[in-house]
Amino acid sequence: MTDNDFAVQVRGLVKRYPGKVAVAGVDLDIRPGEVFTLLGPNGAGKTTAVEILEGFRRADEGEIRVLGVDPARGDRHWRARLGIVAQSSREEAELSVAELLHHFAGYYPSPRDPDEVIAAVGLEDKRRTRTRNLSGGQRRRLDVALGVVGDPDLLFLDEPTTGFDPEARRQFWTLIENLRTQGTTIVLTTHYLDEAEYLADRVGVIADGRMLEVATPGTLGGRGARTARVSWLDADGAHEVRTDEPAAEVARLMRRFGGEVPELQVRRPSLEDIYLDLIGAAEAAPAPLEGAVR
Ligand SMILES: Nc1ncnc2c1ncn2[C@@H]1O[C@H](COP(=O)(O)OP(=O)(O)OP(=O)(O)O)[C@@H](O)[C@H]1O
Repeated sequence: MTDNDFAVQVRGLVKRYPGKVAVAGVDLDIRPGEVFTLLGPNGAGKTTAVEILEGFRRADEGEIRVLGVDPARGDRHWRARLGIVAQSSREEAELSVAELLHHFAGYYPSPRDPDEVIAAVGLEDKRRTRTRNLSGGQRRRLDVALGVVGDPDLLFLDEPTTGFDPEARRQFWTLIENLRTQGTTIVLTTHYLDEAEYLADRVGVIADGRMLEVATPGTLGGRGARTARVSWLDADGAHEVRTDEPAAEVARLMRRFGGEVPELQVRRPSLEDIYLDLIGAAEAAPAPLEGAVR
């Protein structure tokens, strides 16, 4: 495995908990400068996989390189190149937002300007607020600020926008775009498909510890997944057909109805539709044999 071509390289990652295989043999390559989004249902193994990459958990099997280093052996120089926004936020503190950011910036060899970071996450008017008095969404913004203040080469964000209002989410997206422009590699888990569609260069879909597919948001599920869906209503109820020729289908329906077609809709499947199809198909498939991963 070469170290230099990828920010993250994983082969055959397995993690078992008592009675549960949380990650069941995952391969993954993430290029420098890429925004890579991990998608998957609750319990799919995303956080476990990310925490192994961060060096917080040990893999049971597999070869892993993060910025060229095995996370199990990462030293503090390696750690200083990572930015981490974990799922659960840190303890409440008596410090103000500005004090905390300045304090954390001191841990890094070449931090960002803490005041610029506070502005970038939209917490300027909370600079002097003690962090324990922030709302949930404001606290999450602070978590993101703490994750980026060290000016990381590789930033891990585990469900960063949970609890954000729509404006805060947009602001966060702009922050991520700016980081990407500056060359930061970003690994993001999210349950928001619009977020993945907007931000990700590539998405990886994990279910039950397995990587079902890695693709760009525009090609996930293959060509067939993007087939148009034509739906309408008649006396028997709602109908939907999937077709590569939606105009011909609409013409056929118009002839049948002699004009207007009740509740006619033609739509392309969204990333969310395609994702749900992928997950649904994986759930319907027979489970791998017990003991296939040991
Ligand atoms: N410390 C642990 N001990 C035992 N089982 C665990 C532990 N941590 C996670 N698990 C189990 O491993 C599986 C994967 O959990 P993980 O947190 O990685 O999922 P996730 O994809 O991040 O889910 P979510 O979207 O809900 O955050 C789950 O079945 C979970 O219950």
